Amino acid sequence: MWPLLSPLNETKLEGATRIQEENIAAAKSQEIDLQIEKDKLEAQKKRRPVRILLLGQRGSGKSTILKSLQSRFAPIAFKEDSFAWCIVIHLNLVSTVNHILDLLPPTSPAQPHDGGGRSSRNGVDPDSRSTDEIERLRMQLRPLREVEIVLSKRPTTGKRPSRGPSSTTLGSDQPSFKSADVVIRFGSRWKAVSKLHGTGRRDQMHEMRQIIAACCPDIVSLWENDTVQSAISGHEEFQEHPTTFFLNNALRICQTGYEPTVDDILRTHLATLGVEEHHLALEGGQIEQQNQEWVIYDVSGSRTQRAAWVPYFDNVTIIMFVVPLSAFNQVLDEDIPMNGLFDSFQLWRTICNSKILAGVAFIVIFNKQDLLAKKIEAGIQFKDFVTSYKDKLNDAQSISQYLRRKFVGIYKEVSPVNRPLFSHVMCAIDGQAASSILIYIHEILLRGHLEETELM
Ligand SMILES: Nc1nc2c(ncn2[C@@H]2O[C@H](COP(=O)(O)OP(=O)(O)OP(=O)(O)O)[C@@H](O)[C@H]2O)c(=O)[nH]1
Ligand SMILES: [Mg+2]
Repeated sequence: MWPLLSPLNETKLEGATRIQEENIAAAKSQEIDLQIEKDKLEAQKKRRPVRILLLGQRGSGKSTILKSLQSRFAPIAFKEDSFAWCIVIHLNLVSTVNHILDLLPPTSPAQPHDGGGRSSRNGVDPDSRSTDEIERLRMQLRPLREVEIVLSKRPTTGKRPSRGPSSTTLGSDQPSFKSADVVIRFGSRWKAVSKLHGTGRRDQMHEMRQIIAACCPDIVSLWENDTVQSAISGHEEFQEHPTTFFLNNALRICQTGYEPTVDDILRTHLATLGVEEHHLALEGGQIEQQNQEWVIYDVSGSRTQRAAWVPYFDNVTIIMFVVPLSAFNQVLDEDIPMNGLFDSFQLWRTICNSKILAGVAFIVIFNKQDLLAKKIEAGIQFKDFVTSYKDKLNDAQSISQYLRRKFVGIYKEVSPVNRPLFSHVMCAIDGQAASSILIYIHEILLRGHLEETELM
């Protein structure tokens, strides 16, 4: 019985002491009850991690968004993968250099100068001087062929990935630039494996770093060479290809003691194969982040691999659907001659239509905002590729708004049930981008799937 009855013959002092002890006991008991309740809630949270499925076409930025979330909300675990990312960054750099060399027309052996024709005042033909320089760079950079082979050996198979097919830009008959795609195997846990390979692999990587460092001045010379720049200037895709970032930063990246920054890691290009499961234990100090675990499924966006997504539709809480805003004037980076934006429309329609996904919430991420802005600034007309845009303003903001409306329109047209729907325009390589996504995730979890469609 609580509170206890007071003994009949207790003194005043005894009574006061007893009451004080009872109060302490009651407070203690309350504290224990609260702790039990808190533990229960935490255990519940732990039992039910938030399951997020990242969907979207190839190259839309799914893995980049995943990396951004990892770096923002699990920075300690993310840092532990630095070594593995460093290999990918060097591979991206080296394969781009090798690809540039492949793009350059073959040079014939230098001819003796006869002093006539197109020679300059000092008797040296400028064309032949630049040919000699290209030939010199080709020779000096030859070790990078081997480096590419060694770095691209997959930890699980030891096979070397082949270069992907070229993509083309609509309205241009130029084949666009495409460097080697580094493909990781389904469930390979390649980052962990690359660490486990031990000292042998590390020594080999150290040796590769030495070669890259030795080649650094020539990598820079190649990238700054006028002949090279004019040879690739017709390749529009080359201008926006993320690995050019590594060339622009070659001096820093080629140093033997180089440590990748978050910014560098977000620029890596590593095509996903199959479906990868990532567990993200939130490290943040905020109360809503404590003890929370997210399970994020990152998929390959390639058309041939989309059937592999279906088994993951069961049991997911949130689908993040990624639309690359810059894809409006591109065809898919695959064999199918399809406009990138129209592929996203089609894919979104199928997902919204799916009855298996009746219980999920959607976050539509309109990504690559920076590249859309760049294209518009360069004078490309959106309406030339999306005729329904007609005579609306040709600026990045109006186009993004238009596309948001389009995607919500498709959802409303085909969705069999109402589900929470949020949309967000962003640039995944911006390190802060992940913070805004967290707001939507919390909103969805708080609402517990309200039966109302909303557009934020
Ligand atoms: N400029 C720019 N580049 C981006 C952006 N988002 C992603 N990228 C780059 O685009 C490339 C492809 O991004 P990924 O995240 O690998 O694409 P993905 O959707 O995972 O592609 P798959 O795994 O092949 O399906 C990477 O090199 C990224 O750095 C962005 O907002 N702006
Ligand atoms: Mg990916």
